[in-house]
Amino acid sequence: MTMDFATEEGVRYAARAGGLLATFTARGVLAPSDAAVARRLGRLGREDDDEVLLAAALTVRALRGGSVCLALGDVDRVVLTDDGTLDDTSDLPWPAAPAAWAARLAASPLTRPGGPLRLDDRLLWLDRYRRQEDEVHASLTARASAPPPSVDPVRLRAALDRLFPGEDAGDHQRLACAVATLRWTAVIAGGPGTGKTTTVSRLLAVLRDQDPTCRIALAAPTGKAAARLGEAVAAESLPEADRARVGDVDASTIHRLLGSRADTSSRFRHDRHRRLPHDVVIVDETSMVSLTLMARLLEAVRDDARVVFVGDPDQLAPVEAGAVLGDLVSAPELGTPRPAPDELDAVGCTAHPAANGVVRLERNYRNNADIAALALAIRQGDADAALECLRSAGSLEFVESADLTDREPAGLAGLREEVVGGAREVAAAARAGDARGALFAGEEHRLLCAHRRGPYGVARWAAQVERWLDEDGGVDADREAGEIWWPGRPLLVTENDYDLGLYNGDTGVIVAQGNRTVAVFSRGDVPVERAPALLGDVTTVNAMTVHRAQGSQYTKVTVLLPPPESPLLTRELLYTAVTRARDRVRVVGSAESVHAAVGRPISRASGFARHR
Ligand SMILES: Nc1ncnc2c1ncn2[C@@H]1O[C@H](COP(=O)(O)OP(=O)(O)OP(=O)(O)O)[C@@H](O)[C@H]1O
Repeated sequence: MTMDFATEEGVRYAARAGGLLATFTARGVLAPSDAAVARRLGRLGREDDDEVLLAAALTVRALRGGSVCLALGDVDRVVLTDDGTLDDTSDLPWPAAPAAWAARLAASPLTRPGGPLRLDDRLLWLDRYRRQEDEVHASLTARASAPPPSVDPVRLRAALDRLFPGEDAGDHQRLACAVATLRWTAVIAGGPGTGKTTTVSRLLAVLRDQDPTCRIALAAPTGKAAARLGEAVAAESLPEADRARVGDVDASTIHRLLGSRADTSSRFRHDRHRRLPHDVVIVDETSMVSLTLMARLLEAVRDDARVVFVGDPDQLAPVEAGAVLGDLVSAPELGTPRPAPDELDAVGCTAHPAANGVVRLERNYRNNADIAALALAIRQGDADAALECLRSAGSLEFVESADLTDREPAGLAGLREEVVGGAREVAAAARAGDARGALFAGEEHRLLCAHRRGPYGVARWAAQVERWLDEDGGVDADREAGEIWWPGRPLLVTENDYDLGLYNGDTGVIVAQGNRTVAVFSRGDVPVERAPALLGDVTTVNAMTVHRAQGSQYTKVTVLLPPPESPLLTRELLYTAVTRARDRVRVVGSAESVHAAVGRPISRASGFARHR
């Protein structure tokens, strides 16, 4: 159907629809684009009921917030305004009762079969996302009900014994390898440093031991994650014969694996009609995979190919809608039938998956114990335990007194010293042409914020760091002289550049090289160098959002918490922030903010919950 905004009828519909949409847009509940989509749907579907159009616009808003659908009974009325302050919009004319709102939607032409909206109980979807959810559900259920892959248990047991020497039979890494071999679908879940990548490397050896010719794809949602996965798998030390079996395995982005098409960004060369040739597809950082991408991936994988999802379900979910990993972990029917105890016994595993195909790796091999205890308390929703950890000193520091809205907040001397000292070290190494030293020093400490703008946001704190550096004076003369590519300038790449091999989220630093400068970025042991003039979208990074820091770790992290009312302050955000640190964490904020965060698991509405 084509749309004609210019017809009299179109104008009339738009004017009639103006009321609530205009009011809610004026207060910042809706973005103008949310309202525009709703108006367009109204015009096309001959619907002018204000409350129906408001629901449609809020569904579009929910997608921007990561939810696949709108829960009519649970719409967040607190809005984060452009200047970073919070506005409770309960005084707006919100539809009074969810039941009555749902009834109006049920009667609307927009929710009829073939219409653009889908209502199911009190959940409202844009039809496209509901279809994607149904596709993912159908694909996972079909994979779960098919007869499992044929496996040689004697070989499997021998391979597990070889690859997990000295581990007891209850070890969960071993179990994860077993389940991923014995079933078509498996989930390997775990926090940072629990050995997910190590397990994947060994799984490759196990699978190639079962079938030396099996074709394996390693994929991740971002270029940066794919590059890191490829490096980590290549570097893993395996018994010689297993290393030879694994050979070279390339990791790519999921987009590249599926084959991007020039004509569309939402479809790929590989789909249900032209399946991927691989026998095994292993997806890392699955927490960052959106519903849309998951639907495209699952339709492209052959029914008789194994799929292994690896990731941390407690982390922040992708920016796009859908948190399929979290849904997979909490809605067991989506998984795969748990291998029977005797099937696992036969391959020498005494542990069993927690729920269907999900194996959770619990033991942390990298982070320090205080951080691991804090992360666990947060994950378990125990705010008092989290506060107790924070106040028990050790590797954790809790700065409760600072008023972050002050121009020069008290209590931040430690942070100031850290960032100024760190910048000095980076600059010293950079001026001496020591690329690795400068990169290393730059990864020592990271300042993380929940917000981008406002008193608690990245913009303000990046400026604050600049001011501290200016006041310090000793960091870098070139910087003061207005040189753009001054040695020691910390860089953040904000767009993928496949030609340069740089990915959104990569961090680097400018380093002196003779009488010129180069930009260097971490890549395994040998940093990559690029000419600054070739760099596309990069910024100086003095502070970062927690979202941005996903997938990276630093020696020390400082987290600035917004006030308790901030809708961005969630359990996943705090968990993700503190687990970015390997050795030390400093949390700046109030006990109320910690309570609010821990007590507020992200409410991302998705229809998978219906299957729980
Ligand atoms: N079973 C094990 N025994 C001893 N060390 C291990 C074991 N498994 C992993 N490690 C070590 O722990 C560290 C973290 O492992 P790995 O990188 O595989 O974790 P990860 O879960 O993939 O972490 P991230 O999510 O941060 O990528 C590595 O140095 C690895 O060598």
